Amino acid sequence: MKKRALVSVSNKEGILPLMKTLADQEVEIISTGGTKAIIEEAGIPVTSVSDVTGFPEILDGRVKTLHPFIHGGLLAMRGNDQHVAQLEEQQITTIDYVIVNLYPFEETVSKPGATFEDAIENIDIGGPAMVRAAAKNHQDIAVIVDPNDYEAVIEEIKANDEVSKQQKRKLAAKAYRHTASYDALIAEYMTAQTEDEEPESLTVTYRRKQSLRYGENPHQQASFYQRPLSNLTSIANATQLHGKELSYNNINDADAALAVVRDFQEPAVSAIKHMNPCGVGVADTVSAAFKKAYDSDPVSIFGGIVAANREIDVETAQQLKEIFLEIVVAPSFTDEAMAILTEKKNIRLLTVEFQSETPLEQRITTVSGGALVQDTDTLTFADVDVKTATEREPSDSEWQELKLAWNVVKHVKSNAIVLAKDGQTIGVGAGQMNRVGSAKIAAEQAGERAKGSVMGSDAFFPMNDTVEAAAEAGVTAIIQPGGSKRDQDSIDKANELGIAMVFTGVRHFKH
Ligand SMILES: NC(=O)c1ncn([C@@H]2O[C@H](COP(=O)(O)O)[C@@H](O)[C@H]2O)c1NC=O
Repeated sequence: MKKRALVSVSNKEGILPLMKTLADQEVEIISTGGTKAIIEEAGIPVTSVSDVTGFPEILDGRVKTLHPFIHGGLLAMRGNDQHVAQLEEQQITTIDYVIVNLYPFEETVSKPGATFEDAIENIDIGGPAMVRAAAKNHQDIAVIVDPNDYEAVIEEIKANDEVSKQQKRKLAAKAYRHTASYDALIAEYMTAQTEDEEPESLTVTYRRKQSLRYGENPHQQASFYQRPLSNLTSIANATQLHGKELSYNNINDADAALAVVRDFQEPAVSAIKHMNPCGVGVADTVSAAFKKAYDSDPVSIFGGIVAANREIDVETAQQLKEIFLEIVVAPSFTDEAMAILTEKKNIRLLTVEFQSETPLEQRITTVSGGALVQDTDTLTFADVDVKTATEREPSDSEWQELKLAWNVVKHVKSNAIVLAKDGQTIGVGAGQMNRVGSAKIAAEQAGERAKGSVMGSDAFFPMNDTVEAAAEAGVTAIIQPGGSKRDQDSIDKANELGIAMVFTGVRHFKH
């Protein structure tokens, strides 16, 4: 029996060579309006779906292929005598190839000014129905949803007159990924419209952005996926201008570096090592901010990831060039800065569009067998109502440093302590199992510089020992959430030691 191909594509790219191959194999091509026109124009014989169904396309294309003459031909099992008999009785003919891709929902809703009605009209119904039916019946049907697969299918048809069983199964799995991902995007869009805050199932979809050479370690396989509808200031939306391809650890670190500088309005530079800030500087210019970030910890920044929230200029580029850095990510680089930095073959240079507002994004982390979902911690110093708990108010300059310490400590793994002075971090205690341990690490790193510095803590002090450690190091002011049953002990100790201490009422755990 003559084979038949059902073709209905919104993305018509690359379709003609496949049509030609099928026609050369004497496969009958049946197609919907716009697709048929293109095939016809190329001089390839094609039958209209309406001629097969005996029914016109109606409702502005909402109903074209939704017909038993199509779906019977897709779903009948060739090895099932009853199915075959029923098809004969109804004069339905089987279909062997389905080449379909769907209405451009993602492109439509990504366009500025897209309306809800535009979105609704771009929800494909007939396409997914055909794709799912063909994929279910993949033992007899090759279903091709991705133009990138046309070439391989053409080769196979030319070589063997048909698509192998193994290939059909792979194509079917891809077809279900395609429709699942398509529906996940629609669900995401619709859920956002309805403000359903805690959906009963999590149906996000990600698209592969990059295959990675390996994961956190060379023996772990890894890939980088991107949320299709996300326009956040994020590493997933970054553009790489120069350097080797990003690694798994690079991506995580660059994400952490960007998160820090996003929280500052003034020029800020962060340097990250293993997901923790090792140096952060704020100043009037990006080059001064980088100098401060560098001076924070000139040892740890070696091999680090640097992010800036302003354009990288010549002056900054000259400083960046002097040290070994894995990545520099910024909103842009001047041409002169690019010329300087690209002299280094391996440094990765990335740009990211800084959005004026950071939309609230949900963060998903996995645990074995499950996922945890929470809002991003977007609160910064500017969002909290800070109250002085001690007799002494911080001085103006102490307030400046407290703000810096608070905005940075949020990005340090708990238990987190940050010492800051002169617009830069000077000591970072990260990831310790007790708070006073983190305080001691931060103070030790700061050394003599700790004298006259301020301290930020991501969570409250359970005892007054951290205040003691702070005073011993020479800290003069502290910012912390407060809220411990024993806050009064810490307040008394701070008063006794002449330290000004303020409470934010907000905790910034980062695990
Ligand atoms: N309603 C239907 O019966 C139907 N059948 C196929 N489509 C879609 O129509 C598009 C192709 O249309 P055209 O060939 O007219 O350009 C494809 O993306 C296909 O998925 C349909 N449209 C969507 O719902």
